[in-house]
Amino acid sequence: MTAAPDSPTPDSPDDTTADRPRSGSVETELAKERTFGGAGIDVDREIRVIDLADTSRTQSELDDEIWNAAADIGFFQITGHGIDERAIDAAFDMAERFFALPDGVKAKRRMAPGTNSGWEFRSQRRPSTGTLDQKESYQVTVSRMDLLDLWPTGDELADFERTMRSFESTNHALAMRVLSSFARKLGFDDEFFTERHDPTSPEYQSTLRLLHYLPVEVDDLRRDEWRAGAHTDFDCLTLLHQRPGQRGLQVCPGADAAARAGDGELGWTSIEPTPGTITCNIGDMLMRWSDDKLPSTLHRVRMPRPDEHLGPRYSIAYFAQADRDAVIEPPSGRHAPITASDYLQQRIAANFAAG
Ligand SMILES: O=C(O)CCC(=O)C(=O)O
Ligand SMILES: [Fe+2]
Repeated sequence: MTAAPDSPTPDSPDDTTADRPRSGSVETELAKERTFGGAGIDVDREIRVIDLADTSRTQSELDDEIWNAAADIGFFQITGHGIDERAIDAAFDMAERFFALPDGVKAKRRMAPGTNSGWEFRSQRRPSTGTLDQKESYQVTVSRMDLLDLWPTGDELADFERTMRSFESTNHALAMRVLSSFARKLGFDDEFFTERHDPTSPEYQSTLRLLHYLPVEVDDLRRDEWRAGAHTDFDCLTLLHQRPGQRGLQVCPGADAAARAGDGELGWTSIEPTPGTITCNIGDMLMRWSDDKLPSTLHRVRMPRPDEHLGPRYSIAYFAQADRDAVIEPPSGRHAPITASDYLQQRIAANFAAG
């Protein structure tokens, strides 16, 4: 496995400190992630669907409903979210057109190490599996796009920048609405997370990620490859847009407890792409910030089975990642304080090959 120059060294068998968190480090999350690479078994579980537009509840009832769904499984789905289906379709249409550009054009917007912005092709190696994700992706981090010259020109792809800026901003607004719900339940001000995810700040590092999982041939399907290997997200909250018919997302709630119990394989539950629905999940930053009350749940994208759609799979994720200068400091002191910048750098270093 190729490691980025500043990534933590892999554990050696006699490394007895591997499970102990170092102060201000992400070792707890990494130690967990390295143990979850196996295929596992399929398990049915309810993934709750919450209608944000249902006015029969008070705000505080809605906050409870969101909190309970998140605290149980770490994943839930929302409808009535206010994002126009046409805007979602337009973003997917643009994403497909971006990935169809010649490699030479995409390579001009290549993701530089540690920036989490721009284009990458089969470069993400998950600590859980040690294999490369069978995908390419392009990340829009609005604070860095001009600085790093990452937008395709209008000649290369007309209207791309405008469409993506608008979609990023729509997703940011929705993510802040959901995070405000969590803020109230955690006893923070309504605006606590909104102030720490400020798109006008140079420290903003939330990102919109366009994903293209590569088409496959039946003969190429190998049991030990993944479209996206098992992982937890680094952020506070992820909003995930999927396309009907393009399956593969699976989640494994309570994976660490199941692995500790050591009684057999982990159980994975499929999340079906449903029109009008956005899938939400808690990431590691919010797990820390909530004193581990909200779980950041392990998930992955499996390869299609031989009788399924073998063509490409597209998805779009918005990762609400606290601004670089925000300090993640849970009320109980259970985890040492760490800036969101240090936090993210350590996770990125462990996930991307150097270069
Ligand atoms: O494409 C998907 O359905 C999930 C993507 C994902 O988990 C990620 O990019 O972190
Ligand atoms: Fe993810």
